[in-house]
This record gives sequence, structure tokens and C-alpha cells, in this order.
Amino acid sequence: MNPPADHPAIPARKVGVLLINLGTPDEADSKAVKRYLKEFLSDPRVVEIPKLAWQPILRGIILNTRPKKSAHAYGLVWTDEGSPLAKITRAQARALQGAWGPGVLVDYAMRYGNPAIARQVQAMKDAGCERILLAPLYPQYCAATTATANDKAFAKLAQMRWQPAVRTLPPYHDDPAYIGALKELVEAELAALDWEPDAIVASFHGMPERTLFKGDPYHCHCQKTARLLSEALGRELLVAFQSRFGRAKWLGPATDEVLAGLPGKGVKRVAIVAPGFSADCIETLEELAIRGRETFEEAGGERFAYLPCLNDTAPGIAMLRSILERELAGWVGVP
Ligand SMILES: C=CC1=C(C)c2cc3[nH]c(cc4nc(cc5[nH]c(cc1n2)c(C)c5CCC(=O)O)C(CCC(=O)O)=C4C)c(C)c3C=C
Ligand SMILES: [Fe+2]
Ligand SMILES: [Fe+2]
Repeated sequence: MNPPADHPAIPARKVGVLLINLGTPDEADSKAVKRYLKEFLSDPRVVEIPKLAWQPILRGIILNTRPKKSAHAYGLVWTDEGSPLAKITRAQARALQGAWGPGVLVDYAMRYGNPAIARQVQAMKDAGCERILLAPLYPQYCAATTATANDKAFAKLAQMRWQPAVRTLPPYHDDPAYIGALKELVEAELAALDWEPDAIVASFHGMPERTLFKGDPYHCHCQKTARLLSEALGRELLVAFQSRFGRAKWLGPATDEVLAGLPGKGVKRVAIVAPGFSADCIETLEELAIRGRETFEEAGGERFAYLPCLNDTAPGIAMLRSILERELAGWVGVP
């Protein structure tokens, strides 16, 4: 459609869409994992303990013990194309490339590790992007994930004399496109089983409980996602929080404790889904699909299914396209 004569078309300008996820080690060995954990766990948005108190614990204890354990866990799920998180995030960017024509470049970055956010923002600027949509792929907003990803991009922009214009993707925990895609995938995965689960657990990554009292909306966003998904599926979901870290009290109930308790309550067949992860990663493939299964079976469970994340599946990519497109309105010729 031609624009009205008194309202000329905006000249086409190059746009960058930067998908951002958490990050992952470059290799599944202790050295690479140590480098990654050092960067990750030194982020004051992640560990909110004063630097002078935290750094000696991190350097003196955690970085001398955890890398070996975590490297073993990464080794169990590593692929020919690197860690599952890196492989899937790359595939998501590839699947979206060209979705809005040649003027919109789609790429990805990691908050910790590679490819670094600063490098990718610079690459988009060098490629002629005058506008960038930063898209942290966390459905539920959390200062330790969404905010720190945006902070890192803004820190890069702060060094530029001529900045591109920037928008950020808001949380999408209650977006009908997201809930609809989860419903479609969960139903397809359940239909592929030759048994019916007695219960479905929705496991979200945990957070220290104090972040809730400090006003982080993460816990509420997780609960809302679970309620909407439960309504869409027409069945109950048990909400749990995984991946406890450190000594502070974390959000509960803990996924491992829920799984260990279910068989004793007569729930012998369980399916578990992780709606807060936009891509499968060590936390889902090792912690849930391997260790979660062991926990459940050792407690007397008989059937266990881990249902994969949206990843680069057709419903997952259609969902990303829809939520990104809304943020691109006015920047590119989307209807
Ligand atoms: C999806 C949201 C996530 C939140 C919220 C989150 C908070 C959070 N995480 C840690 C500590 C660790 N997380 C680790 C891995 C990891 N975490 C997320 C996502 C969230 N984290 C993802 C996607 C991954 C996977 C990375 C991968 O390479 O596959 C790890 C590393 C693995 C391990 O050693 O267990 C740690 C450590 C804290 C402390 C925290 C909140 C304050
Ligand atoms: Fe984490
Ligand atoms: Fe974990």
C-alpha cells in the first residue's frame, strides 16, 4: 500500500535483531568452565553479595571445586557443535534470518562467554545497522538474566560516539503466542508417549528467595506462566524451582525434592517441562533429564519423560517471530 502523499515512507534503514542468552563454556573441560563461571558468578546482578566478601569465596572455594563437577555434567550433554545452549541459540538465529527481509540482520550473543554482546553490537553497527532490537530470550523477567543482558549491551553503547537506536524485548511470560507454543509442544510430546503421566511438573530455574522480597517479578512471572499453561492444557501443573546454588534460601519447592516426593504420594508416572528456558541446556538436559530421572526412579517412580524446550522447533520459531515482530513495528515494514 502506498503511504498518503503528506506522509512519506520512512527510508529503509538497516536493523539488527540480537538474540541474547545466558552463556556457556567454549569447551566441556575444567579450564573453560572455570573461565565461564568466573565471569558469570562475578556479575553483581547474579550474586548480590558485596564484592569484598564474595570474591574470596568465589576464587578461594567455588572456582577450585565447581568447574570439575560442572565440566563432567557438560561432558554428558556436549554436542559436535558445542554446548546444547550454543547450538540451539545459533539455530534460532539462523531460522529467523531473512524473516523480515534482507534489511534485518538476525544474530545472537551470550551474556557470559562467546560470542560476547559487545562484539555482536559492534558487528551490527559495522554492518550498517542504525537500529538494534536487543532480545534477551527469557520469558520471565529477572534482574539476574534480562537486566544484566541489557546492561552489558548498554555498557558497549556507552563507549560509542555514534550510537544506534535501541529497543529491548520485554518479558513475554504471559504472551498468548508463548503460551500457545508451549501448549502445542507439550501436547505433541505427550501424544508421542505410549503412557499417560499421573502428573506434570513445570520446573523453572530458581533464584534466591530474597530477590522476591526485593521486588523482582521473576517468581510472579513463573507462577503466571504456569497458571496460563495449565489453563491452556486443561490440566494441573506442579510448579517447582531447580538449580539451587549457595547457602541462601531459594525459591521453592525445589524440583529435586518434588520429584523425590511424588512416588510416595502415588504418582508413579511423571512428565517434566521447563518453560522458563528458551533453549535446552545443561540445566534441563543434565539436571532434569538425567539427574531428575534418577531421583524420581530411586524414589520408586516408574515412568519419567522430560519434555524438550521450544528451541528451534516450528512452534518455537513462530512464537519468537511473533513477539519480535511486535517490537520491530515502525522500524521495518511489518503489517
Ligand atoms: C532461565 C533463567 C535463569 C535464571 C533466573 C538463573 C539464575 C541463576 N543461575 C545461577 C547459577 C548457575 N546457572 C547456571 C547455568 C544456567 N542458568 C541458566 C538460566 C538461568 N539462571 C541457564 C540457561 C544455564 C545453562 C548454561 C549452559 O551452558 O547450559 C550455572 C552453570 C552450570 C553449573 O555449574 O551448574 C550456574 C553456576 C545463579 C546463582 C542464579 C541466580 C542468582
Ligand atoms: Fe542459572
Ligand atoms: Fe544446575
